[in-house]
Amino acid sequence: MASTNPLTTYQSSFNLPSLPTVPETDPSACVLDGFRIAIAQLLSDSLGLPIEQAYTGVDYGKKGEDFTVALPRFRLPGKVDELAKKVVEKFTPDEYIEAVVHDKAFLHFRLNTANMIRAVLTQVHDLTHVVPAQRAAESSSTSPVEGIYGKNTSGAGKKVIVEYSSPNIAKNFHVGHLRSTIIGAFLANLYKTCGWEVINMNYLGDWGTQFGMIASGYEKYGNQEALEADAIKHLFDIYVQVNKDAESDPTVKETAASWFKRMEDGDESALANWRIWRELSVKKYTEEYERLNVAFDVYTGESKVGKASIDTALARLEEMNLIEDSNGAKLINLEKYKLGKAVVRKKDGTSIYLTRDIGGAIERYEKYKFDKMIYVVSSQQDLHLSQFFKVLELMDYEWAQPKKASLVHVNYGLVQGMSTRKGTVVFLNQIINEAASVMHDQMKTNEEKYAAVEDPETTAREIGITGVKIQDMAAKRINNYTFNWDRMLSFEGDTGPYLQYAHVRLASLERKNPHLLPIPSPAELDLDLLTSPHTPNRPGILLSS
Ligand SMILES: NC(=[NH2+])NCCC[C@H](N)C(=O)O
Repeated sequence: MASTNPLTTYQSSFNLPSLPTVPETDPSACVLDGFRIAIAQLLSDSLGLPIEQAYTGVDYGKKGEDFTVALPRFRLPGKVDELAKKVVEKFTPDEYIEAVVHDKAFLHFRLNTANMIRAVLTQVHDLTHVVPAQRAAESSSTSPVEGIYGKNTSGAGKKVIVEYSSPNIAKNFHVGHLRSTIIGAFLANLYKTCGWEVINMNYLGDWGTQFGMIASGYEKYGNQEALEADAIKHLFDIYVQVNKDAESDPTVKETAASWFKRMEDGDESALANWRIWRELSVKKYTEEYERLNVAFDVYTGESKVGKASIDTALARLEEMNLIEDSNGAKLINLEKYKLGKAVVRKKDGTSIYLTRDIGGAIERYEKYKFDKMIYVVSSQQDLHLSQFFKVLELMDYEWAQPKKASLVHVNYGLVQGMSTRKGTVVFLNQIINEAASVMHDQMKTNEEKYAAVEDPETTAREIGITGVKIQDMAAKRINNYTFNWDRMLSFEGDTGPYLQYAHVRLASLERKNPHLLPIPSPAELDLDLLTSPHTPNRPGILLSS
């Protein structure tokens, strides 16, 4: 596709007519960008729209349509039917678009499929083989140059922090944290592939009154051995136990509060145990994340937010007259912005979640000078995130102004119904183990195939985890969805096992057909075979599978 492109500076060897340039698009890295531009150009010519505006109106189509345009969104004068007529009359089939169909307020576009297939295959081939080979030849180093298909450099020189997962030590790891982990890791990968420098950050709930509770409970129920064996579980058990005690004994909460106060004041004797708990929990988490193929660059947490930056932030808010006193506690009034009033400091002087987030964001900016920071947190915390973004904005930080769009909350709906056969899910490893065992049972139902699997445990775990991830991603991010273990077992439709199955099949085709590899350039392939009806064992294709 002939168009100057800012990202890959690559010229496809399969040329389609040249197109106007549209900002933020790159046909040389994404073939469909080019087809969308071709549609936009038609709209622009027939309706007199600027090409950029026309482009934003070209959406992916549903139910067999390649692209769809909803005409009313352009807010043009005149009836929709007349507008549609203008477009249809101007249209002649070309190398990009084969047909346009008018249906009420919509125009549906069908692409020239043969050209689209050839353009995609050429791009895959060029960016995987040709371009890397050219680059290797140009460079003085002997190390191989990686393929660049599916990658781009739009984020070069930019830095993004993706904060995700962020469970609370000593409390349960709920499915919301799992969703954050899945979405966050996905985003981090995506940004990386687009050339951004990515910092994977886990902001642990490692501070707060619950640690006062555990500290007091630990004296009674703590056990070194159990702690070392599984810190996450042991601390959780203690937390549950002290909370029970607190129901009948009011002094428990008081003792806990004074413990936490000592921790906040930096009393080393109150902090010693907490340090060990945190370290052992992080170690355990790291292992579990590894099973999900997730790794964090930074384990920070609420405890790491400096007292000084919290104090400075509060002082600044006072100066700006945003703070109100309420029985000794400090409130920030955001009613003007329909965000209510929020406590920023408790009566006893201890900080809280919101204040730590405010201080934390300021520290992160100072340390990393990020271009973007994404918080992947459940929609249950929408208000919290809006409040703290608003406070940062009011504090006049350049980087926190909405027009900069550098602070982003990626929220998501609740997951319902994810329990294991033994009961409710409390820990991440329960989810992983359940996924593995559900899959393992399924695999065993076919004795012959099961016997052929080299390492059934690992295989079951890998497929099981993919099953969980894909089911999570199949649901619309913002909607609540009900998790269903059975759906995960299906090898049909958009499921994790299907994805793994497809990959295994392709890998096997590759393995068994070395004589066909590397696949020749698409110019040498008979691509008509892809659009003709399926004919099994068609002579001429020597594929063993
Ligand atoms: N910066 C943040 N507030 N991140 C989200 C933290 C989530 C929190 N630990 C929770 O489990 O609810």
